[in-house]
Amino acid sequence: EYSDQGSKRWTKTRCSSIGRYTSDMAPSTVDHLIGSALNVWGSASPLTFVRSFSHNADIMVDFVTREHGDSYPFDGPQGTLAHAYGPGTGIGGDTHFDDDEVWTTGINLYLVAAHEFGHALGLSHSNNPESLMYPTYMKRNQHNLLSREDILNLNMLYGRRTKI
Ligand SMILES: CC(C)C[C@H](CC(=O)NO)C(=O)N[C@H]1Cc2cn(c3ccccc23)CCCCCCNC1=O
Ligand SMILES: [Zn+2]
Repeated sequence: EYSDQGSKRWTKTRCSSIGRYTSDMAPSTVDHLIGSALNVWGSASPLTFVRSFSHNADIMVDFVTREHGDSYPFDGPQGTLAHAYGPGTGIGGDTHFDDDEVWTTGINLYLVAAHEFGHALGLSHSNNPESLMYPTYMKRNQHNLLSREDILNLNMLYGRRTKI
């Protein structure tokens, strides 16, 4: 469930599930990259993510092309790479990757997924190119993806990570 206290946010552990995969890389690689991209946000918040295999997980991940059952069809190669829905029931949190992209070292799945999961957690775009939530794909330092702004915005929604 998620708290609907004003800003949309998740209240506790969220589970993610991958439905359709891309043929560009091994499913285990996709699993690893998706898990790592979720942990980018988990490491800076009290949120933890559990892999689920049910079709009603909070964050459903799918690789799809063109018209795929929501009101935002993809546009073929290049152009828009992916999109995600903010916290909520049903399609809330779901994340779609355009499988007309070549998901290997070309368009980096880890970088794009980290951006999309920012939306899935309730963050919107930033006009600061340093921010992971900048709306245009850029090569980034994978070891330090979150800008100060990203962490501040995340902490506004979920509080700080409590030291264990
Ligand atoms: C941030 C990213 C991971 C997710 C965003 C979408 C998004 O915000 N999802 O949450 C994205 O795909 N942005 C486009 C924006 C964009 C750039 N161009 C476009 C040409 C046509 C349509 C869109 C674009 C110019 C040509 C380059 C096309 C390839 C790269 N595409 C982009 O950077
Ligand atoms: Zn975006």
